[in-house]
Amino acid sequence: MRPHGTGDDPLFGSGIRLTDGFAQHEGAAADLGFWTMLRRLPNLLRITLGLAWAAGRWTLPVAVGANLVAGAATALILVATNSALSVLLSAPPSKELLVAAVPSLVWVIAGGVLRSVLTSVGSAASGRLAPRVDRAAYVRLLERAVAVELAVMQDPTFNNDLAAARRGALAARQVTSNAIDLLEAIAGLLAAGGVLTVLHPTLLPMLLAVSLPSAWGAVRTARARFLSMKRWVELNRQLDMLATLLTQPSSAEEVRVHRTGGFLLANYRRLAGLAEAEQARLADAQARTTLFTDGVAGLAKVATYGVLGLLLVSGTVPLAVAGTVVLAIQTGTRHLARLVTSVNGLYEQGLFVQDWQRACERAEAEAMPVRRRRLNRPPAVITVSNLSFTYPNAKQPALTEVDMTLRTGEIVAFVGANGSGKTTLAKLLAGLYLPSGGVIRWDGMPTTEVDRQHLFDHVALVAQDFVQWPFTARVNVTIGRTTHPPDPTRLRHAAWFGRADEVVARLDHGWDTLLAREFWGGTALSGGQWQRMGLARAHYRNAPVVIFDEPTAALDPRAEVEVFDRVCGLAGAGRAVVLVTHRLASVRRADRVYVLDQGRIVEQGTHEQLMALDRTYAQLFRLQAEQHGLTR
Ligand SMILES: Nc1ncnc2c1ncn2[C@@H]1O[C@H](COP(=O)(O)OP(=O)(O)OP(=O)(O)O)[C@@H](O)[C@H]1O
Repeated sequence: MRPHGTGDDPLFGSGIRLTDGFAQHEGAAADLGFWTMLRRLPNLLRITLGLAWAAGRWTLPVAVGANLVAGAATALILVATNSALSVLLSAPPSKELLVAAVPSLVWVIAGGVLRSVLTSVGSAASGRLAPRVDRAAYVRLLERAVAVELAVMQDPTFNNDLAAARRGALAARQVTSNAIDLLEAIAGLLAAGGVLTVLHPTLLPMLLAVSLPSAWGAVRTARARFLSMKRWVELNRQLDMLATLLTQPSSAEEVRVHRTGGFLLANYRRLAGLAEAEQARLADAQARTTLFTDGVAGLAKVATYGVLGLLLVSGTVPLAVAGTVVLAIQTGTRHLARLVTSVNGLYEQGLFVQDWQRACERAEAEAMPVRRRRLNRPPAVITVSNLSFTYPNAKQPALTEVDMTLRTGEIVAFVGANGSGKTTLAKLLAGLYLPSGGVIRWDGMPTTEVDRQHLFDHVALVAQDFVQWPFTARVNVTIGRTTHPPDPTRLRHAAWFGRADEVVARLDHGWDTLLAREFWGGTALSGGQWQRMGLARAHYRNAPVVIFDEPTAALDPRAEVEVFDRVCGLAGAGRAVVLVTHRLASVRRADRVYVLDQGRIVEQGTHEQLMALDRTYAQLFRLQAEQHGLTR
């Protein structure tokens, strides 16, 4: 991404960034050229027709075949028309003349019927194919996106790429139908051009002269539109985000009570104004191009009919032939216009499909690598040695020289000020990020060498911002382990663990209640109720390493005490438990407490050892104890 900040934006800080997707790729400028695109056309067609074949099998050959034969029917109509006109204009009108022309007229009608039927078959097949290609392209993108490294998912350039690729996935269907249209246009054009060449070759270049200016204009406009869309992709994402914030239920309360709506709307209008100015600029440019190309095409048309008139007057071309020539020129220009539109569509939509392809390729390149090494049993010990980690694009490391150990049957707690690195360390333990320096070993095996999917299989995580899935209560818990069919016994235990059973008992439809207020029949849960569902989900996952990041922040005191008891019970049941929390009262039972400060471990030991040390932990503990009226 190349920022061309248009100055600091009052809402988005560093300014509305115009992005230039091409700057990331080699041969950036050349990518946009029409001829470059034309050269790439075979590859592009291979990709999209490959998608179409995979998505629709026989639908594609049917669509292509129908259009090709329709082209042949056009030639038949022209030849038969010429033959009918030759008969009809060979002498003064008479009944005999009409009878003599009947066979040719029958061919004209038969050709017309054939063409109509085939065109309908072709368009039905294309109509069927389009949504399948859509799905195939979109699913391919999503498949790759879910496997991408978490760090890359948070990269703004990748997010821009994904936004462009979603547009590109939709363009794949256009490319497919443009390709089929192109075939039909070529077939029709060959028919008209062939007939015209046979009748009078001078008229063939004229046919091209009438259509080429609009071809040039269409390509020019498409290119400008595409460039603009690419450069303003981030602005469009920001506009979408503002619209979502204004309309989604989760921000509706603050939007009202803080009267944020007006503020957001004003900013939406301001940013939409920028987008509109860009649209107006594009529309003006397009109008100028169209005016110019229409003028040139008009002159070419005048010249064409002028030449035809001269040929007619000079007797070079008989009247019957002139009639067919007019028909052939009309058919030819219609097909040429269609050819131009489809090539232009292929060019414009092809640029978007390239985005889709590039994003798929980038997602594939940035995917979590598949490793051979697997964990054949739950880890007995996880060791972290000299670990450092810096988030992509961050200047300061989030973790520096961290050493720690986690064993099965142990509870390890991370405490420390906001931003000290607790969550980051927990995520590295879970394998969500890989170390920038140092190593994390599971039973001696570095996490960088273990297959990540396999590693995730051994981890359950209750993140601070765990997902509130807009699905039923049952799915919200069983989604913790989707590789097996839902297990009612396990669900019951999990609900007990997180005290979600009490929540579900009060729902209208029990486990089948939809937990999304914005859908019909859906209901809303309180923050604490959601937290219970999240805890139940982690328990349902039944993993040997369980990470709780602020698991009880929203729970009432009684639920909090009970849940902590159950969390401690997990360690007793042979699991390794990581607890990230600010509730120091609840870490007293931890086997080891690690105190973090600015990404470093500054103290470690049991509660008693740290109290005896009388440093940060002891001070924080006493502070909280005073607050809560605890004495020890
Ligand atoms: N996705 C991210 N990208 C860039 N920086 C991040 C990201 N997540 C966290 N950070 C930064 O890393 C540092 C450590 O954050 P972390 O979330 O680990 O702190 P924490 O100790 O868990 O804080 P809290 O108690 O507030 O939850 C902070 O400076 C934070 O700004």
